Amino acid sequence: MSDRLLADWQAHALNLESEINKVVVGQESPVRLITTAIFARGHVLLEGDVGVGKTTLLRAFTRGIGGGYQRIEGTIDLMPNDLVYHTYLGEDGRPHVSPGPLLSEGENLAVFFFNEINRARPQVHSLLLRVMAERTLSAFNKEHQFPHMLVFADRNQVEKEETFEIPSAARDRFMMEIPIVVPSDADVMESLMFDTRFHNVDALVERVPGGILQFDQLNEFAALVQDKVQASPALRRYALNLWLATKTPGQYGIQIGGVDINRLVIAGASPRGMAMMLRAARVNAWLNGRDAVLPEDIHAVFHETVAHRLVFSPVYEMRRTEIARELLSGIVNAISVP
Ligand SMILES: Nc1ncnc2c1ncn2[C@@H]1O[C@H](COP(=O)(O)OP(=O)(O)OP(=O)(O)O)[C@@H](O)[C@H]1O
Repeated sequence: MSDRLLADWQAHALNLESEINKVVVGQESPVRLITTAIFARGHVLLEGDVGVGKTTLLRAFTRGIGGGYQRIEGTIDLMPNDLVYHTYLGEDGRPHVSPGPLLSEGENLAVFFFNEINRARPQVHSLLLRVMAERTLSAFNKEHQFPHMLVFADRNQVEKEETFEIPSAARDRFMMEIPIVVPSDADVMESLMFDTRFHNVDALVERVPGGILQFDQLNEFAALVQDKVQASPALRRYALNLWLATKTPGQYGIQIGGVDINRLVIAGASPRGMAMMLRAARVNAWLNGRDAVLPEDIHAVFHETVAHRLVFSPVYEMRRTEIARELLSGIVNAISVP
């Protein structure tokens, strides 16, 4: 019975991916990773340029899974309450209060997109992190629940002025950080420029058939995937070695040009991080029609689930993206595959 369910949902998930890939072009890898996060029930950091289709991508996913979508812009003067309610003067000349983006969809909130999260102040980050962890919020004398919400937060990495970087403890709560960059294929670039289909986000998103999946069944189904996809003892040892290597890469013979490897890492991946990596790897195995995790499932999500959790010595933080890439591929090459 559960095997049938796993196979049916795999077909739906692959159908969702292919419909999304029709409207957001040249982003197959982020689409696969977001699908993985949705089925692993993990929040996502997006690292991307401006105008690369992040909003389109998230709205298209929400249309495919159903449920509500909300977006908020991070600004320096955003206050935590701006996520919870708006006040305005009504036509009757009296003040009114209406629910803000976190509350307006009620329990149906499926995707909450926080654009440019690092422009918002730490008080706003801490409210969001609490909601992400607890999936509840007290407001208007009531406890509000968000059982189906996934948060997608974009960090603007282009401009650094007047930004508040989210601290490592906060980054650790996100399952993945997914880069979204301009597609490099010339044909895709040309169609993004000339094909008017891509110029109207509302019309584009409408092309995704609604309700391919049911957002309010995802938690239950995700638990089934985690339960059914197995990890062999050899795979477990392999994953453990990868984890140890993130803490002391020097002991595994990893070298990176211009970096004193023994001083690079202040903190390797956390237990929460490695648990999230395994959740994502299990989903990747299921998406590929398997009932056991292979090393290639770990490789498919290793960088995106681990890189944002590593804390480097301050001297190396400026080159963080490049060093993390080299370090993690060095680890994958150094640890022998079972
Ligand atoms: N890969 C893509 N496929 C389809 N449309 C795209 C793609 N990249 C950009 N676009 C189009 O570019 C426009 C901007 O996209 P969108 O608003 O989703 O970007 P964004 O990354 O959210 O931007 P911002 O960072 O400014 O919020 C839209 O009209 C969208 O359809």
